[in-house]
Amino acid sequence: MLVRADLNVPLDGDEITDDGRVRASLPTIEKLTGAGARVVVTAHLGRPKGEPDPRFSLVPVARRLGELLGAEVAVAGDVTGDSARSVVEGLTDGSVALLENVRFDPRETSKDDAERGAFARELAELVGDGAAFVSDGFGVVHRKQASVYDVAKLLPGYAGGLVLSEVDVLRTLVGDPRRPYVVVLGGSKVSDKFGVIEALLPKVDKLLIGGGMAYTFLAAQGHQVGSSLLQNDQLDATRDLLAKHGDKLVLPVDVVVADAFAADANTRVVEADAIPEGWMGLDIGPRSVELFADALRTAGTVFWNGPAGVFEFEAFAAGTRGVAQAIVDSDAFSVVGGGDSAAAVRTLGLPEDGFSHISTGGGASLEFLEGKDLPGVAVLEGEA
Ligand SMILES: Nc1ncnc2c1ncn2[C@@H]1O[C@H](COP(=O)(O)OP(=O)(O)OP(=O)(O)O)[C@@H](O)[C@H]1O
Ligand SMILES: O=C(O)[C@H](O)COP(=O)(O)O
Repeated sequence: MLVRADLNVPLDGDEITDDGRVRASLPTIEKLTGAGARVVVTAHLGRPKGEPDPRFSLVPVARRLGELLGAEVAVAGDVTGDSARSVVEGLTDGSVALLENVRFDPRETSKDDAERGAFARELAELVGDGAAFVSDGFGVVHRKQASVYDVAKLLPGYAGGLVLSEVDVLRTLVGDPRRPYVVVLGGSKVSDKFGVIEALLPKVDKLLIGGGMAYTFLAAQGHQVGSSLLQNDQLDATRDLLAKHGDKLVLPVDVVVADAFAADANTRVVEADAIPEGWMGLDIGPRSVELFADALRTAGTVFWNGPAGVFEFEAFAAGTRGVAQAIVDSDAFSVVGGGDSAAAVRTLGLPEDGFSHISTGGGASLEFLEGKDLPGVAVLEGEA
């Protein structure tokens, strides 16, 4: 049985700082091993450049998965090579193996259908005739990638319990969300999420923009943003969005700037239109937190993806903590989605039960809310 999981967890060296996605993968794996299946798990970690890179190895994840399952997880040293073949051959009924990071092979994320197809065929051949594919990595179902999409065309493909339950909850936000419907976006995958903003704006009452995303908006308003994250190729599109939907968009009014991307950098709080040359915005400031909290306090529905700042460093965690606390304090139906956003909730010590649902998917949830077909779901034949 081939299982695609999303085990893309935050790491500090080879220490997992939040194992939420590993935990979320357990029920499906345990259901399969309980039924005596030999389970081969595939997953990615980070965005390596299509070749093996020890910084993105899944070895620490295999260790954690084994601890949580209470059973050894054999880990292959490659994705579909000799090591993978021998690890899969060594599996006994009810045991689990994890292949190395699928993104160590450039064909996983190739735009070329034939290349992805060839890689998917190698994955399918590893598990052999008669095996099935269970898609359980909700966080990655928006990616048309070999281990998510193409492999489901070669093996009978089923949605795992995690994918089904995530889709169930998110569906309630697409149908008829209780209003006001407020979406908070942040994080660092700025280029990925611009399209989403455009698609979501007509559906929401307010869109609050923090994190690395904010600086392209501030720049589009004509402000200097120093060395903050900036998506130059989106400036014109962002200007159009501001012109069309300025009434719904809420941007930071102040930011915490730093002279380096480091935990011990020098920091200052400045007005959003006064970021000094050479400094970078790494968090929203206290007045912005208040502004965001005002919108969140009265919301009927909240969806939040992407930390408001670099919360991994305490100096830039206040914005994310403030946004999260405001959501917890509201009476809204609230969903937080994304690897780092969910990790932020836990590592900043917020009560998980203060949110109606913590989703494992960030980009995946956003694309679902946008109303897009998720390739990794659309390609499946049924439920596992
Ligand atoms: N101003 C900023 N500049 C640079 N990085 C930022 C900034 N604000 C937040 N970040 C970083 O964004 C990262 C998370 O972004 P990301 O878009 O991956 O969110 P996510 O919740 O993991 O969603 P997904 O599941 O789609 O990946 C964090 O590691 C955080 O440090
Ligand atoms: O962290 C995520 O959102 C998922 O694991 C997908 O990762 P990706 O954005 O690198 O495809």
